[in-house]
Amino acid sequence: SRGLSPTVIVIGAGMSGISAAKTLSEAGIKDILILEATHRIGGRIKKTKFSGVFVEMGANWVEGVNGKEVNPIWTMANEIGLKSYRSELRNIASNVYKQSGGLYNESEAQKVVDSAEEFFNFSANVSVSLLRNGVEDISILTAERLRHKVPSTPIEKALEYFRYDSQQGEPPRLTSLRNTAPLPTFADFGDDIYFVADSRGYESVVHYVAKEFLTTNKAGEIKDPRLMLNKVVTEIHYSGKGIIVKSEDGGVYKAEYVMVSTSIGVLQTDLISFVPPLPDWKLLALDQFDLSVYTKIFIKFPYKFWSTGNGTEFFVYAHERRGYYTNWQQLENEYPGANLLLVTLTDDESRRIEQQSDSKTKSEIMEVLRNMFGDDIPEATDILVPRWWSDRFYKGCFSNWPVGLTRHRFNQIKSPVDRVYFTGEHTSEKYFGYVHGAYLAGIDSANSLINCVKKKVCNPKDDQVFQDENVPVREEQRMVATY
Ligand SMILES: Cc1cc2nc3c(=O)[nH]c(=O)nc-3n(C[C@H](O)[C@H](O)[C@H](O)COP(=O)(O)OP(=O)(O)OC[C@H]3O[C@@H](n4cnc5c(N)ncnc54)[C@H](O)[C@@H]3O)c2cc1C
Repeated sequence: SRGLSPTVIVIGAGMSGISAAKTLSEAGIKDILILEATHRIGGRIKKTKFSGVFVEMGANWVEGVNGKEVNPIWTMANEIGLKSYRSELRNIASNVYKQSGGLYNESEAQKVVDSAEEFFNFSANVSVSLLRNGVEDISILTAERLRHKVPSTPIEKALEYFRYDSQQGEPPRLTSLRNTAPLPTFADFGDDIYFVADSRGYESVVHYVAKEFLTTNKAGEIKDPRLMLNKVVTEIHYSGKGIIVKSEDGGVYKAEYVMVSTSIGVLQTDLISFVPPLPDWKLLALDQFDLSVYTKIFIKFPYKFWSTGNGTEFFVYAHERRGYYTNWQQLENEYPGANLLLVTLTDDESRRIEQQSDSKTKSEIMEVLRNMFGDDIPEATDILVPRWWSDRFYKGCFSNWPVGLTRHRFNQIKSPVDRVYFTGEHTSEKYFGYVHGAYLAGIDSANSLINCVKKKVCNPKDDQVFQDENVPVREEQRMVATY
């Protein structure tokens, strides 16, 4: 019966899984079953109600707008009429706070910004020439050393953090220069970024794609037997003959193929057992990519004590401890009268605060704000701390290309293994880490599967060439970071 023995099971209903399923469906492979662990579609694009308004816990910006090509997510956002606001990052020199309070002199801060900009252009040239000359990859930090521009003062560190960690979620010493400078997202789609603030949520772009192939009820909600929510996949059995997928609640589903769209963080854990285990080359590739952690903390106040208006959206706190509540945004434009601030943490700071109480985090934030604005400011009345890293269905936020990971390894991350196909933002070579990366990856992975189903071109040569490499077996006992 339909739904029980589909051609393809898609695991996960985030942007990439939905996009893959839609592509399969449009190619005539309509016998699909989507199994999603949570009670909703959208994955890492997720709105929530906070103090009377809807805010985004996950993806917030459409990144790469107003360039030579049109970002497909921007097209959807416009069709839906999603409310979004262009973010202006260029005035940051007027908004850098000292550790013990007060602003840095603007011309002093501007010198640091200009020097960082000069370094950025230098590093993009180095990156291109590395590629052209077939030289090995280097980190952003190595490029800083080459230029004698390793940040050392609090303001240099803060502005470096604002540029790199706020984009990649990881510090420059970990990030591949070759694969991030220049970033194809901005080179192809334009330098502008638009902050989505709409009560329907950024996730409505995922609904938009889903409604193009799944059936809806009279209220416009998706009601289709091909989408099953609250189905946590725990086992995937695969062989040349087909696929059996098992879920935590005892469900057993058979198919000819499976498309796995969970985050690479999930694939680095043992939530899903593959039977037989994935080959060593695949595990090694999956384990080498990074999933960054990026925490957007929303805080509500009884009234505003910060500046608003042109050029004030972003501000930076330059603490000696790098990444300590560095990146701030005031949301008066997006949420007028709501008195909201957004502060972003990443990496180790994110993991640290995921493991402490929200009231502890709130008191750290109040101390930082008193340093910046003085002792007279009011106490925050509400705080929202998302926990993507601790969540077994995500284990982080967006992928980052670590220094040294070769293109060859990258291809292995997305390569199918027998009848098991892979998609997700981490499989997009150009746009990994972004919503548009997830969307375009879904189309790509579906097209390889379509070639297999329809043209019997399965496991193309590209995917096979590296499979006989001798690589170490994955440690079963994983090292878990403790703080
Ligand atoms: C805090 C944060 C901020 C971000 N900011 C931006 C931004 O501003 N702009 C931007 O472009 N991108 C941003 N991103 C990245 C963007 O959200 C992702 O790249 C994209 O949404 C990933 O889509 P995906 O389909 O690859 O993965 P996911 O959205 O993770 O979808 C995978 C789905 O699989 C499900 N799943 C997991 N395990 C199982 C299982 N065992 N069984 C069944 N289902 C399972 C999950 O619940 C999920 O729904 C951000 C992400 C985060 C978290």
